[in-house]
Amino acid sequence: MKKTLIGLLESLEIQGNEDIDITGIQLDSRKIKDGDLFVAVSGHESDGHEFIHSAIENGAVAIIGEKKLKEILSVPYIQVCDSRKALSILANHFYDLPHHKHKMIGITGTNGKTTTSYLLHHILQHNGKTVARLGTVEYVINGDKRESSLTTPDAILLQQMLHESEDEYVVMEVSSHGIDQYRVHGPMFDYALFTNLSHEHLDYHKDLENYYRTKKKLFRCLKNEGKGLVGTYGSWGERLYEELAEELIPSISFGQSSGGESIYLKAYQTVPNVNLVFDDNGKEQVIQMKIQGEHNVYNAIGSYICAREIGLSPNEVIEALETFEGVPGRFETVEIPNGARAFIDYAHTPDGLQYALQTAKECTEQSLYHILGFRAKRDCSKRETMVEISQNLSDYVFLTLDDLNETEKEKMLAELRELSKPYQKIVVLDDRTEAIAHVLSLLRKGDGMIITGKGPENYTEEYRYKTRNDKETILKILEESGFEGFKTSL
Ligand SMILES: CC(=O)N[C@H]1[C@@H](OP(=O)(O)OP(=O)(O)OC[C@H]2O[C@@H](n3ccc(=O)[nH]c3=O)[C@H](O)[C@@H]2O)O[C@H](CO)[C@@H](O)[C@@H]1O[C@H](C)C(=O)N[C@@H](C)C(=O)N[C@H](CCC(=O)O)C(=O)O
Ligand SMILES: Nc1ncnc2c1ncn2[C@@H]1O[C@H](COP(=O)(O)OP(=O)(O)OP(=O)(O)O)[C@@H](O)[C@H]1O
Repeated sequence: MKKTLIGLLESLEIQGNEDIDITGIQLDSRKIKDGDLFVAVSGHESDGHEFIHSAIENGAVAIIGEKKLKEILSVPYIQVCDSRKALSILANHFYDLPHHKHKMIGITGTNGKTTTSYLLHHILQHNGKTVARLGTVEYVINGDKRESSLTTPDAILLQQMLHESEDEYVVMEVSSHGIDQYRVHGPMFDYALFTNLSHEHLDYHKDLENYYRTKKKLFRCLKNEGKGLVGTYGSWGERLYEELAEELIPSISFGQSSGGESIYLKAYQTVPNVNLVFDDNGKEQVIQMKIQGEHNVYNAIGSYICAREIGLSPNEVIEALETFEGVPGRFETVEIPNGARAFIDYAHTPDGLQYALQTAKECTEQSLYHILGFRAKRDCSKRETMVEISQNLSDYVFLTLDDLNETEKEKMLAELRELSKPYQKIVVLDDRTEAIAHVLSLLRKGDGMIITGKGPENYTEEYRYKTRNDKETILKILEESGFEGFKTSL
C-alpha cells in the first residue's frame, strides 16, 4: 500500500503541503519500518511521545501526536486533539474504508461476545456465506486463523485485516477498551449487538455508569441503514433499548418476555442441553442445541435474531444452531469413564461465574468441586463477590493461580489466602495443575469439577505438569492415571 501524507491528512481536515509517501502506520516505535507514519499516544503505561526519536531513527517519515513538542523534528509533526481518534480515522482511510466491502456485525457486552460471535459465524457459514471472525480466541480472515492479540485489535491491525478480508461478513467482538480507545470509530457497522452488562473492568472505567456509557457508544458506529440488537434480559439492556429508541437509533430487543417484539422466547430448558421454544412472527419454533446453560439461551436467541435480520429463514438458522458444537473453553466438557465430569469455562466475571456454576450444578448429581483463580492486575473489586458465588454454588472450592501478570507469586497467594479467610471450605493451592490433579483424584461417579477463568488460554506460569492449559492438564492426568475412553465435548 502507498498513500501520500497530504492525502491522508485530508481525512483529518488539516491543511498542509507535506507531499510525501506513507507506506504504513504504526502505534509502536519498535514496529516502525522505512516510510511509516508514527502515531504517538499518551498511554496508560507510557507516553508514545517519548518514542518519537526512536520512531524517526527506525524510519518514520512523519509523526502525529497530541502534545506540543519543545523542538522541531527532522520530519513533519502534526498535532491533533486526540491521537487515538486521529489514528482510527487515518487507518480507516489508509486501507480505503474497508468496512464498506463487508456486512459488519459488532458484538459488545460484558459476557457472551465470543460465544455469540462463534454462533453467528457458524450460522452464516452453514448457509454458504464467507465470514471473518475477530475476537478473544483468534482472528479468522479468509478462512485463515491468526493469533489474537486483543479482543478488539488496535485500529491499524483492524483496518488492515478488514482490507485483507474478502469475506462477505465480518463478525467481531467489540470490547469497552476498544470503544474507549477508538479502535472502532465512525459509521462502520451494519449491526451492533449488545449482550449484557455487569461488574467488570472497573479498574479501567471506574464505575458501571461509565462502563455502560462506553458500551453504548458502539451504537453511534452504525452505518446509515444499521440496526441495534439489544439483549433486554438485564436492566442495563432495558435501559439501552429505551435510550436508543429516544435517540431514534433503530433497534430491536431480545429477551425473555414479549414487549411487542416479532421474535421472543416462550420457554426454554438449559440442561442436559439448551432447548428453546420461541415465537417468530406468530409461528412457534423449537431449537434443540448441543450446548448447555441459561446464558446460552440468550446467546442463541441473540444470534438467531441477528441472522434473521440478515435475511436467513427460520429453518436455515435453526438447522445451523442445532449443529453448533460449542466454543473452545466455554463450558467444554470432559466425560470421565468413572461417571464424573469435568467442565472448563472462561467465566471471569461474577455474572458469568454465576451462570457457569449454575449450569455445572445442574449437570452434576453429586458433589461439585470448583477450581478458580484471578488474573493479577485486573479489576480486583470483583474477587470477593466471585468467591462468595463459588462458596454458595459449589461444595468444595480451591483457589489457585491464574495469570500472574508479572506480580510476585507470594503476593498473589497472600491475596488468595485473605479472600479465603471467611470461608472454611475454601482451600488455597499454589500450583494450578496440582489443584486439578488433586480434585481429579477425589471425583467419584456423579461428581463434577469445574475449572474457571482461563478457558482455552495457555498458562503463563510454570507448573508441575508441563501442559499448556487446563484441558491439556485434565487429559494428561487422566492418561497417566490409566483412564481410557474419556470423551470431550469439542
Ligand atoms: C489498558 C489498555 O487497554 N492498554 C492498551 C493501550 O496501551 P497503553 O495506552 O497503556 O499503551 P502504553 O503501553 O502506555 O504505551 C503508549 C504508547 O507508546 C508506545 N510505545 C511503547 C514503548 C515503546 O518502546 N515504543 C512505543 O512506541 C505504545 O505502542 C503505545 O502506543 O493501547 C495499546 C495499543 O492499542 C494496547 O495494546 C494496550 O492493550 C494492553 C496490551 C491490554 O492488555 N489491554 C487489555 C486490557 C484490553 O484492551 N483488553 C480488551 C478486552 C477486555 C475484555 O473484554 O476482556 C481487548 O479489547 O483486548
Ligand atoms: N450471555 C451471557 N451472559 C452471562 N454470562 C455469559 C454469557 N455468555 C457466556 N457467559 C459466561 O461468560 C464466559 C465467557 O463467555 P464469552 O467468552 O462468550 O464472553 P466474552 O464477552 O467474549 O468474554 P471476553 O471478552 O472476556 O472473552 C462463559 O464461559 C460463560 O461462563
